[in-house]
Amino acid sequence: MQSKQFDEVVVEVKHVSKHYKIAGREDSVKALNDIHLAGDSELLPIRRGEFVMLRGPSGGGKTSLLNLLGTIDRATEGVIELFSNPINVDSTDEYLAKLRLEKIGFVFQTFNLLATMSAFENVELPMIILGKLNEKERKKRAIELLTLVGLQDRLDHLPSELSGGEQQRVTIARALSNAPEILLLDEPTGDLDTKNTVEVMDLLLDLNLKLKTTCIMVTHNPDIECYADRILYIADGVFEKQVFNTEQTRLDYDEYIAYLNSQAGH
Ligand SMILES: Nc1ncnc2c1ncn2[C@@H]1O[C@H](COP(=O)(O)OP(=O)(O)OP(=O)(O)O)[C@@H](O)[C@H]1O
Repeated sequence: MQSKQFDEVVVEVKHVSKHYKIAGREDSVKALNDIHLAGDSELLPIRRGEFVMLRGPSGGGKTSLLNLLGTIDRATEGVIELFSNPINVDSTDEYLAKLRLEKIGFVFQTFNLLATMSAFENVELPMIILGKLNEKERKKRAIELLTLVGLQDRLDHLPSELSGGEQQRVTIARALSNAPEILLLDEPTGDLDTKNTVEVMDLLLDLNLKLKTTCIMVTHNPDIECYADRILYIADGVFEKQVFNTEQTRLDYDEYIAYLNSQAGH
């Protein structure tokens, strides 16, 4: 695989802290403490096309950071810059909602598909909300995206009529519907078996390489670190270290199963 070229900076994190107030208590939970990913630090900002994984112990602050990057939550201190636009306590809800709809795709562990809508309708919905495409264009794009994730034969299936891996593929197609710049993924393979984990990771890597979509993914699974360009380890609300992969590689399903079986024997 050729070494990747990254384009402009899309995410900077400048001295960000996140503290949660607990009702009825004086002290607060310090989930993130002065974290910094920027041009002036060893921990570099995230550039377009980069695939970054967030790893570390439970409670370390991974989801808190992902929520700040997704503008679902706001930092207590410091500034997140997305596409050179500062996101802080002064950003209006309206501005953030538009930014999310146009530029950020979300994929969660639990698939969060609308149960009464088909795969096709789930993928079409964000395009209807954004309102940029007409009906014919939306239908064409929804079919293209479901084809891209290998579900061209499942357009009319309800989520309950799809396997876990297929549902996660629909979620990924839905997250891509408005052509986001960034895909934020919170344990997307957490509920999947080994086969579907490999398939979903292969799909994400294909999308990352083909569409140059920046991927920022929380995972507890060390075996899939090979798919990332960079792994950031977070513990106790700070970055412990970063590791770069010289190239992104895929897991071979048969070899991975053999490896898991050998580990289970010990
Ligand atoms: N809404 C909240 N209110 C209060 N405390 C919170 C809230 N969300 C998270 N926390 C606390 O902040 C800290 C960081 O949590 P966070 O979910 O970011 O960690 P994590 O690394 O994603 O953990 P996990 O791997 O278990 O998902 C934890 O101590 C958690 O209990």
